[in-house]
Amino acid sequence: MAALIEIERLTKRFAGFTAVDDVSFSVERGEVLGFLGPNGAGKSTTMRMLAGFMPPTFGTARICGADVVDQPVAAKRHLGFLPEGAPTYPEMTVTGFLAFTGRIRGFRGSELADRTAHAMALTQLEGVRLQPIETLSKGFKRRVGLAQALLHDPPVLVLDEPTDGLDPNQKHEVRDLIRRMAPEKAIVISTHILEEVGAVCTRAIIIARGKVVVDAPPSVLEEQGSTLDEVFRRLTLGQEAA
Ligand SMILES: Nc1ncnc2c1ncn2[C@@H]1O[C@H](COP(=O)(O)OP(=O)(O)OP(=O)(O)O)[C@@H](O)[C@H]1O
Repeated sequence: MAALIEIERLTKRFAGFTAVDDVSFSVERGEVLGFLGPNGAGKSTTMRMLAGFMPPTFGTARICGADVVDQPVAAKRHLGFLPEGAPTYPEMTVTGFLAFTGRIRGFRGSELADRTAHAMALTQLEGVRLQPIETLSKGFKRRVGLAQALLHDPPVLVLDEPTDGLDPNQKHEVRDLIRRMAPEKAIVISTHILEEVGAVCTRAIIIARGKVVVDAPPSVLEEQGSTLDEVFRRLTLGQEAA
């Protein structure tokens, strides 16, 4: 069976500057791929292209076999995407926003109510359900973003820094949630927290200057006595010097 995520030769140029350079990888069901790299390496740009939110200059991305450019609705049906930053529509309440995204996904009536309640329970948002998103703290805003990504229980999750801004307890909860969902899904998370990779990821890709410099399970990267931190510094500082 084909991988749930297939990226081939994905490239993005901005006015002569290449932010993502010929990136290819695929992710199978059951894999949690940690997407690592220094600031500006091209992680968010890759994730935005994979999620169909930014057209590539070159190359293709497919989600459950659907090309994100040619078959955007089919691709998005199978995708939950947590972008960087806070959810849009800051004036909506948490429950209003989640019901709105659920309706866009085609849910109505009791199914919409059940899915909204379940997404809030998974991300522990019940206590702020009637609060406008703009009045929430950074960590709660991230959790609203995560809740909308999970609402339709998609087989593919693309999560841009899912634990950014969360307190240690919430980081723990979200990592636990990712681990619980992992067997049924293909998940890509970007993170700057290297311990997170060991905690939840079955595989790690490090990119630097838009190029993949390593693609291996964390345990393999940590062989020969190197910590992931040392591997990251060696590979990415080497790239910067080049
Ligand atoms: N819309 C845009 N126009 C021009 N340049 C852009 C645009 N979006 C991103 N870039 C540039 O592309 C490069 C990659 O950015 P990107 O946000 O993908 O990096 P990142 O790896 O996610 O970084 P960080 O870890 O800081 O979030 C950066 O140099 C950034 O300035």
